[in-house]
Amino acid sequence: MSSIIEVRDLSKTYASGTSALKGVTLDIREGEILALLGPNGAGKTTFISILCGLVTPSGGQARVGGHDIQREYREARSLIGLVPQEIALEFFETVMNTVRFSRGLYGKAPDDAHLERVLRALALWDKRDAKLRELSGGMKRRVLIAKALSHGPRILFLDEPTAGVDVNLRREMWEVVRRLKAEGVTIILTTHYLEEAEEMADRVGIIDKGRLLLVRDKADLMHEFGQKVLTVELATPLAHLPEALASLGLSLAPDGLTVSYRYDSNADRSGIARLLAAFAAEGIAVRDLSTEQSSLEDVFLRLVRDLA
Ligand SMILES: Nc1ncnc2c1ncn2[C@@H]1O[C@H](COP(=O)(O)OP(=O)(O)OP(=O)(O)O)[C@@H](O)[C@H]1O
Repeated sequence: MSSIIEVRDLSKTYASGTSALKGVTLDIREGEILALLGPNGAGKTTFISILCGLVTPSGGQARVGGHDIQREYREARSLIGLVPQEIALEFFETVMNTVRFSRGLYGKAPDDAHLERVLRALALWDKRDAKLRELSGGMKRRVLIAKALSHGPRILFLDEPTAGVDVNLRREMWEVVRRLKAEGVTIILTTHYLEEAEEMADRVGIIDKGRLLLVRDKADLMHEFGQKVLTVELATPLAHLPEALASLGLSLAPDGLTVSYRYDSNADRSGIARLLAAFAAEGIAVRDLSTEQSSLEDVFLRLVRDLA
């Protein structure tokens, strides 16, 4: 897959002296969904804002569709749609006029056929003549996306698209984003919700304190850093773990009935056979077994701890 965005050693120090971005290098592939994860103040919005031409970088280069974001600002910007964090809309305007106006801001000729396609894709066509103040929160968020798509960009940035929204609305947004990807739009989203990255992303980038700690295919990340937990449910409670079991790295829950064992899901030998043999040797009856793969959240917490 070719790169639609190439970022080299990008940095930003604000006038206040805050060093928000410290030499980020990254290639974003055409057609992918890249999720940028990171704690508050990590530099995610700064990164997006530079690529969208809203913040001037202090150092480094970035190209969007082959266009330098500073020297060829217009060409680069015309390929990008940005959905900002905050909902800032003209509440007395209609949906259709709002997206027409956005398209005009990009200096694009009117094209109501394109806007109709966008509004239909976002399930807003029926609401085209409604005033924005009459719309639900979810519809207003979709209007923000429609505005960002009004000029037909190939890349869409979504800054915290589901911050503070309820579960249903979050799922609705995910569906919208998936549909856009199916149409070939490259999507870069920032999020605090690991579940969101786990659900949506092809690749995950982790930013912390202005540095890109890693970028990896989500599946590889889960595979490489993921751990599994085996939970053994006992037939009768134990007051304490026999030494032979404790020395295998097991832990007993306070209820005395569940024992858990954490293991590397990629290791050649999981150690489970040895473990079960040890239970049998101690005469402990096992009632049930279950395993659980660690979530992206577990992986993220481990990485930020280990790499930071
Ligand atoms: N305009 C600005 N002037 C000075 N400092 C800024 C400015 N914008 C952001 N910063 C600082 O730069 C750092 C990175 O902020 P940024 O908003 O990029 O992080 P973020 O990862 O998007 O955080 P959040 O998840 O809270 O949105 C923070 O320390 C922030 O206070």
